[in-house]
Amino acid sequence: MSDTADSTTDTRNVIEGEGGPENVDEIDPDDESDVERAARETPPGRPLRVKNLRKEFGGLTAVDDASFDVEAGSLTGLIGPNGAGKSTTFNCITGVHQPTSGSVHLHDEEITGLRPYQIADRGLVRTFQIARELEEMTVLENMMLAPRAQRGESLWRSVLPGARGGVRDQERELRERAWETLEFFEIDHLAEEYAGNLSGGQRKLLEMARALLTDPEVVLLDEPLAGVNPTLEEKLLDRIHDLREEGYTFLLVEHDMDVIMENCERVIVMHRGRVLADDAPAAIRENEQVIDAYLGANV
Ligand SMILES: Nc1ncnc2c1ncn2[C@@H]1O[C@H](COP(=O)(O)OP(=O)(O)OP(=O)(O)O)[C@@H](O)[C@H]1O
Repeated sequence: MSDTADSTTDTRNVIEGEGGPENVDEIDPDDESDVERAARETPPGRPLRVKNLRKEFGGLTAVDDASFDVEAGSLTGLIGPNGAGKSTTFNCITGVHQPTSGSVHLHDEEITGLRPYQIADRGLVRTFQIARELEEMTVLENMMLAPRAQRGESLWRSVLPGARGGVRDQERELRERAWETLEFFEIDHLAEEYAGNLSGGQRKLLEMARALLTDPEVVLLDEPLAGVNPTLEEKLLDRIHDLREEGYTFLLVEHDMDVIMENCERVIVMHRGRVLADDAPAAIRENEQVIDAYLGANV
């Protein structure tokens, strides 16, 4: 987990008085500067905020004034019929597309218009399908390629005199973390296997392991369960819940409605580029506009 998320919990405990006596004692109520400082450092609890997002492709408006936010440590679903604008929204959030207008914030920082690697450096990533070129590399090699910022740094360091040891250390650390992450997703036994030989479900696990290797705070999952058999599906969902309990935040696009309704505490529904509803699963199930949107669409 990132340092940010760790400090999130600590600071929130201080503010709400839920932390240990040590934390509470740290604030002197008569000392306004202490209280103010704690309040300023307290994240709003919603690390990702999308505001009035719009994306046009020529004459087509794929995302139309969409606004929503995602709560820290949550698993939030983003659903909608085919062509509703979910993937385009993901692409705008992660810097793959430049939005036509609107903004995306990660905590207090506006990340609209940044490149995907810059956004990943700040702690927000999405899963990417394993590209064809990467299929000819082993699972472990795929993992070693994942954290771009660290690799860039190690390349830079390698040109500095006397820095060779540092590079080796960094590479060893990266390799260890790669192994740990593969173990966490229970695909470490496939480390030397070519990615192209993995089953659909194993690929999904690798995609997620790659994303997690960058130590993100917010993870966008685009149909992580597509083509995954029920056993692996359960494993993947368990892993997501484990990570969530550690404070990771997930936004999930998934076509399987049962998965969304059973696993997400909140569901955002898009239709024709707009946010049609944003509510708890039970309320979404009953929402007539949502029912109409799905009935009238080829889901
Ligand atoms: N690069 C692009 N160029 C032109 N039109 C695009 C592009 N990407 C998406 N679109 C269009 O934008 C609209 C929204 O597409 P998007 O892929 O975001 O929907 P989606 O909700 O993810 O759909 P699905 O569930 O089918 O994946 C669609 O009409 C689609 O054809």
